[in-house]
Amino acid sequence: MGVEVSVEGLTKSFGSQNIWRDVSLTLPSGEVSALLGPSGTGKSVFLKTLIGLLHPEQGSVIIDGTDITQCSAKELYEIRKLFGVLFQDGALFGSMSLYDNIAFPLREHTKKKEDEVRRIVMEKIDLVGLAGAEDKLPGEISGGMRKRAGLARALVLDPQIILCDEPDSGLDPVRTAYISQLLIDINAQIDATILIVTHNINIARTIPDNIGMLFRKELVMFGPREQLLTSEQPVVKQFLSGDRFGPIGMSEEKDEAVAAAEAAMQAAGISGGGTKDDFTEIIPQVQPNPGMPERKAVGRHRQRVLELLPSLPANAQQAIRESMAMEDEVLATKRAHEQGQGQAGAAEWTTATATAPGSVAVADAPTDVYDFGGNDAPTQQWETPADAPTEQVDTTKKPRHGDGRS
Ligand SMILES: Nc1ncnc2c1ncn2[C@@H]1O[C@H](COP(=O)(O)OP(=O)(O)OP(=O)(O)O)[C@@H](O)[C@H]1O
Repeated sequence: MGVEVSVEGLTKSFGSQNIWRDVSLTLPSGEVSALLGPSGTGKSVFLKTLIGLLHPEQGSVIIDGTDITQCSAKELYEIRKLFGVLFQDGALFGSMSLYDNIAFPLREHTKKKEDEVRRIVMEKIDLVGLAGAEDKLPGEISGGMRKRAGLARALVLDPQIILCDEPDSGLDPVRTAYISQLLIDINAQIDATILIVTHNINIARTIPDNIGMLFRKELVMFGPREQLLTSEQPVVKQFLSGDRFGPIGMSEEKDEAVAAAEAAMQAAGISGGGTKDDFTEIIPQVQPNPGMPERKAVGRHRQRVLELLPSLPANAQQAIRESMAMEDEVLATKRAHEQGQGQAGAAEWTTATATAPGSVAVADAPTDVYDFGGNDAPTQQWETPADAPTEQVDTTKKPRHGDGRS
């Protein structure tokens, strides 16, 4: 099971520049969490603080019983072995082949023989769809491929905690969906605790169990994904919609005069350019691919959230109940088809879950072999049986109010 990361009262500055203060949150073991926030609010700094690359002035980060802000260098070295980190730019060594980049943590942190290193490296290369590219240098491949090589490297030590800094940056929407799906599949396979830093609203809506947001040097909130998506806080609403009108400005926070000018523009019907999507309408979370185990964290998350429920705002409670009902429906469909109809069921399940934004619409794929195609695509092939149902199951349908568990 993944390891819980407990952050208490964390404050970080560079010289006189305070980045954030008094940040407290817990990344529950095996759950997937996302951290949002405008550019420059210190999300990457937060990630680096969690692995002890940066040192906070105050607060603690407890991992596996050790406060990594206070421990010895030797203890920190050991704790770091629990982590797999995908840095924003992939952070690959430019002079090393992808193979050597991915093998690096194994050679650095273990005494494994080269044939064992090869087995693990090739397994991870295959997992991220880079088979055949292992001899290339980072400079010879696309940004998307570098990202996936960075993820492969993050996975070689079978991490119990995976930190991903903007796994989607530089990727097209389809590759973003694949890498998001990969993270969910990995979570299902190894039950690792995952934190994803992202600006991608589709990822935030469909991948994490929990979401947090940094703004104005503080953690605005951290809780079940439905809590943030239904939040009435202006900064959250503005961030989700991508509107220029609101508390988030181009650089620093807006002053009263700017806010008043914006209010006047809005009153005059001038658009702030944001989407009109209704984020309070919860859409299903992306599920592990067919053939993957069910995510063990789902039950633990549900238990935790049910205990938390009475303390949450009414609209968050409602959204969580609806979300749980949807999840039950989707899982019941999956299990029924897996038991009753074998492979065809798995294909229908794929169709059902793929209709959610952030998923890949397999239903539209050719019915024989679904090949991701392109030299930047995972090489894995997806077989859809000839007798697979073609009709889509509507998982975006909202359950009746009160259907959810309480
Ligand atoms: N090593 C460092 N020394 C000094 N300042 C730093 C250092 N690392 C980051 N900063 C500053 O900390 C602030 C937060 O940076 P960070 O990269 O964490 O933001 P972010 O929220 O991840 O932004 P983005 O979404 O644009 O990636 C920035 O003002 C940055 O200049």
